[in-house]
Amino acid sequence: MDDDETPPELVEVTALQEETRTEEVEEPGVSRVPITLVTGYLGAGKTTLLNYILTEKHGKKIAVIMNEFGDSTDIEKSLTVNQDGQEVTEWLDVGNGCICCSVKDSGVQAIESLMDRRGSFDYILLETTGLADPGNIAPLFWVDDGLGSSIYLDGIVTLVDAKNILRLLDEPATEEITHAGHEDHAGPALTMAHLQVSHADVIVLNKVDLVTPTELDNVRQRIASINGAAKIHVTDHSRTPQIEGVVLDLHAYDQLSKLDFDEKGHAHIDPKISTLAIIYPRISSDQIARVDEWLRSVLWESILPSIPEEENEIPNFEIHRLKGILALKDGTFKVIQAVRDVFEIRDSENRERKEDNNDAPDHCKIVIIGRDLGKSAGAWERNFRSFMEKVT
Ligand SMILES: Nc1nc2c(ncn2[C@@H]2O[C@H](COP(=O)(O)OP(=O)(O)OP(=O)(O)O)[C@@H](O)[C@H]2O)c(=O)[nH]1
Repeated sequence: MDDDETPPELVEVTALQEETRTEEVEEPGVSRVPITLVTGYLGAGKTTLLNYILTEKHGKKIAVIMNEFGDSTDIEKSLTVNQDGQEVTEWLDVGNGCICCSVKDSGVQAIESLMDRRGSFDYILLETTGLADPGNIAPLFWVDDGLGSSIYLDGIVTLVDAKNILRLLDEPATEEITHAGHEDHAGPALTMAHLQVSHADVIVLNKVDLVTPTELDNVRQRIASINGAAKIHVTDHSRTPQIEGVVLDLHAYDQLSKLDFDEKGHAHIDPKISTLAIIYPRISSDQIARVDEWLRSVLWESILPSIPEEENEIPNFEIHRLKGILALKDGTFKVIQAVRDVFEIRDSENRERKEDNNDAPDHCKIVIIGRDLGKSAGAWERNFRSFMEKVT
């Protein structure tokens, strides 16, 4: 996003602030526009996916923002106008009701200028550069006060090149990638590919024509071991089986229709990033504040609370993505969403009372994706349980 790669400031949203946000009354007739981030390593097939979406019938007027860094496709070139050394954002109709722009400076500026054209589109797709860390970008749209009132983050779609991904994941990273406050992390360096996979809500496992079935199986297992919560779609030329509900309209941040992650024994475990789930019985509404406190400790401090240092089995973890469902004793549900240290606990919008919805879980579940989480969910579950049950 920013050319100087300065990480944008993260905004901390507590459950309390969120309550104010969800109660915001929207202007009548003005609904928020969804934005999908399309990430993936250089050459993975992001532009191919955008072209596929733009040419398919979906009845949406999509505004596409392409970040032209390191790219040379004709459309992107033709869009960047240079005036006195300043990059100017230009909007171009690309047919099918869609408009497109190229961004050199700041994606946020492009979106603000896009919002001036509100009404001429109903969906935004942002293609990030192959080298962008989605964990820095997502919170901008998700919780930013200005943008947040007109846009909501629908989901993060990560393109993965089936032919090259294992090499990228195993490559020593050129520089240590960590988030604020964790520069001294001692574990093996992460690659950008790790970050793009760990933050994904959907993974488009592309270029399947270039690998054998065995290679595909290996890649699939490795990806699932890193991010066990993302849906994986295997594609050739980024042609997903359908668009709506697969790459668009995921509602990955405002609804949690299913959290169907199960810890499976993966044959190809990634040494750096993994996914785990904590299960806990229904809680009372008084205990939500306690969950909030636990989240603040693990997300903001990277510390499992209330454990003496010498007993800490997971001393050096880093959470990239966390999502959860809190099942309350009164039959209602709360949803937890976090990207890095930005999190919220909100009312579940699409989950009715248990008696009306047989799919609804009768327990709380928190899924965590991150670095150095330890060998299993056991230590996490024990910590969560003892923290919840501790009398304060
Ligand atoms: N064989 C094969 N080639 C593909 C597939 N998908 C995309 N390509 C080709 O791979 C190249 C890169 O695809 P892009 O869509 O430009 O990739 P990108 O992620 O946008 O690349 P950057 O913008 O450089 O980060 C293009 O030449 C595509 O035609 C696929 O499934 N199989």
